[in-house]
Amino acid sequence: MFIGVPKEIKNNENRVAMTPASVMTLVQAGHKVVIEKNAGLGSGFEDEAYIQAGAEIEVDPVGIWEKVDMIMKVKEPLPSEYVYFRKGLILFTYLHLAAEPELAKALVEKEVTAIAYETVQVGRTLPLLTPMSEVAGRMAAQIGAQFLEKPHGGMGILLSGVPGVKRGKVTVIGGGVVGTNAAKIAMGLGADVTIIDVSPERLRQLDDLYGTDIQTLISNPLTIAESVAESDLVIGAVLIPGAKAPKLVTEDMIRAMKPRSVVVDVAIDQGGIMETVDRITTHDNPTYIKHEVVHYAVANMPGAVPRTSTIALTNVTIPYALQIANKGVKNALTENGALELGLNTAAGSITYEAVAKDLGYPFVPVTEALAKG
Ligand SMILES: NC(=O)C1=CN([C@@H]2O[C@H](COP(=O)(O)OP(=O)(O)OC[C@H]3O[C@@H](n4cnc5c(N)ncnc54)[C@H](O)[C@@H]3O)[C@@H](O)[C@H]2O)C=CC1
Ligand SMILES: CC(=O)C(=O)O
Repeated sequence: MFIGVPKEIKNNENRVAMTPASVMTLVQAGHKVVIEKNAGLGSGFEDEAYIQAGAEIEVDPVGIWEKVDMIMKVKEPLPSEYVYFRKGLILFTYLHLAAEPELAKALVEKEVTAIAYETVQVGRTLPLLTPMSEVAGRMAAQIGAQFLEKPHGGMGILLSGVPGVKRGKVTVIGGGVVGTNAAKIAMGLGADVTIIDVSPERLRQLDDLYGTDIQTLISNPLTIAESVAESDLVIGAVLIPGAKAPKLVTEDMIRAMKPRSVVVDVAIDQGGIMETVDRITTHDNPTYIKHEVVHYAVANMPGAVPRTSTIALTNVTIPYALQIANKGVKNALTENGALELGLNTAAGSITYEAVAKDLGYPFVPVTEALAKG
């Protein structure tokens, strides 16, 4: 199979979909890889290293999109890239379609076979989302701490406190991968941490892990309202796979927070869990103030630590890319139920139920769509 890797064009997105080691794996298996010139630079990988590994380098992104069987990316294509979509193209990347109706429409209209990293599922885990959730969760606590500082717009508190002065309070809503990693770093910073989740089983696991060092609470509007009102930093980390994030933190709850407290809505890539998160922010301009609360809503947080993130991401994506390349996309999807769950669009249909429901499309099961295409 011929696989292409364009340079990422989202604001401050320095990750890349393949490392030179990834190229070597695919080339040694008999496949061809083309990388856009300088695509790896932001992650510290020079073109020369890709050439040594067996890749071609192409200056023009158009050339890449037009000649390959499969495009691998990190972030969802931006509108300027929709013109490259065509029937038969395989796209393997993060998509977050429930929050991207225009992208979904373009993929459906052009009959692209689009596999979303974030919905590939093994049992109850999302193996291609996990490493980036680990990164974003850890970043969320340190970013929150930074924006609580006065020069960054915050109320001017140190999460650890000091002897004789109270610690800061952090509430993490959603106790999965992002939530657990955020809590771990917030605890390390010395904060008083509460984790709220809808799953009693998950809260038990967290209690076994951290004991009395954290407070666990079941998720309902009352526990969320009380905990948010008392917090200096609130981190949004809820996910219902594929679906638009539920708005669990209402505008009134944000109004009840202390002036210049901070919210970091990591779930923004699925639309965000806070009603007052009405826009996606960028690494260039990451925060805005609403009801006197500092809001952070960057949808590509791991893009700021690209060296760590690119290696962590490609560690998990390349084995799946190899299956697609070796077997062809239809066989790879049919033979691997985890990958099949990653398919979001094919043959002009939406093939992931939660996405179809949220965007108002008919849901077409994968087998039916593949039989058409
Ligand atoms: N902004 C960014 O740069 C990044 C964003 N993310 C996003 O972060 C979000 C969380 O991802 P993960 O932690 O990997 O998901 P996960 O599936 O590991 O965890 C989600 C948790 O939310 C809980 N949950 C579901 N409904 C709830 C409710 N009503 N109240 C409280 N908890 C509830 C689940 O029980 C689960 O424990 C996703 O939207 C993901 O795409 C991930 C990486 C980077
Ligand atoms: C998960 C995701 O969207 C990201 O890492 O940017």
